[in-house]
Amino acid sequence: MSLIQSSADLQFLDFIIYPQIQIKENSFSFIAGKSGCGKSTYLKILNRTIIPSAGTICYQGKDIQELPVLSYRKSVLLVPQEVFLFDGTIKDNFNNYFDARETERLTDEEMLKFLHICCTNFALTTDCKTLSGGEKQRVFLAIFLSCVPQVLLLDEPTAALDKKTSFELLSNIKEFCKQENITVVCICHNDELIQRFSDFTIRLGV
Ligand SMILES: Nc1ncnc2c1ncn2[C@@H]1O[C@H](COP(=O)(O)OP(=O)(O)OP(=O)(O)O)[C@@H](O)[C@H]1O
Repeated sequence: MSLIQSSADLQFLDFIIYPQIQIKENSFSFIAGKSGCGKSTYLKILNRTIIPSAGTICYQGKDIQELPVLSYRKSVLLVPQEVFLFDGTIKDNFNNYFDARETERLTDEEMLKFLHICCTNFALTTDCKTLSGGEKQRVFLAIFLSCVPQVLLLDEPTAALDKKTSFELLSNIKEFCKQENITVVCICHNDELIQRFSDFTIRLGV
């Protein structure tokens, strides 16, 4: 069954015209295409950060413009390439995000489980300022995954990773998301990873 159906054009970005796209519920879909073709922009459209100049995005059969924006954004989470972490430790960040969502904080053990799924085995007391860009993205991913959204939009989560860690990360995320019925849409430039993990592949700009 289709969870998301989209048709979108973007006039203000050199008129990007996206094809009609359907995202199946509980699937792990990849978005591929050459640099600059509009992949990140498409995830921002799905997350309602950008409103298309024409077309509609339907989520569970309803136009997303008509859904309450805050609850929609709680269900459809975007992990961008440039993530935001608060000043403080990894644990502070889990707590801050859970407080912002007004949900009960996780135990230390639960936080460590999600860090492990995301191939970041740092202590919870690690100061986020000391993390590299790729490490910050995986900590952010661990926090967002731990929110157990309905849809997780991932913008190049493996960009900063070596081959072995990329496979491990996508394998762990796919296993967890299948268990929890989370639909994933992931941007990736690596065909080997796409072949290994994709249920569906959407190629933009071809
Ligand atoms: N806020 C903006 N204002 C103007 N142009 C933008 C803006 N955001 C993106 N663009 C342009 O829109 C096009 C699509 O950008 P987007 O980031 O979606 O591409 P991408 O396919 O994700 O690229 P990459 O693979 O390099 O990350 C690019 O030409 C980019 O320069």
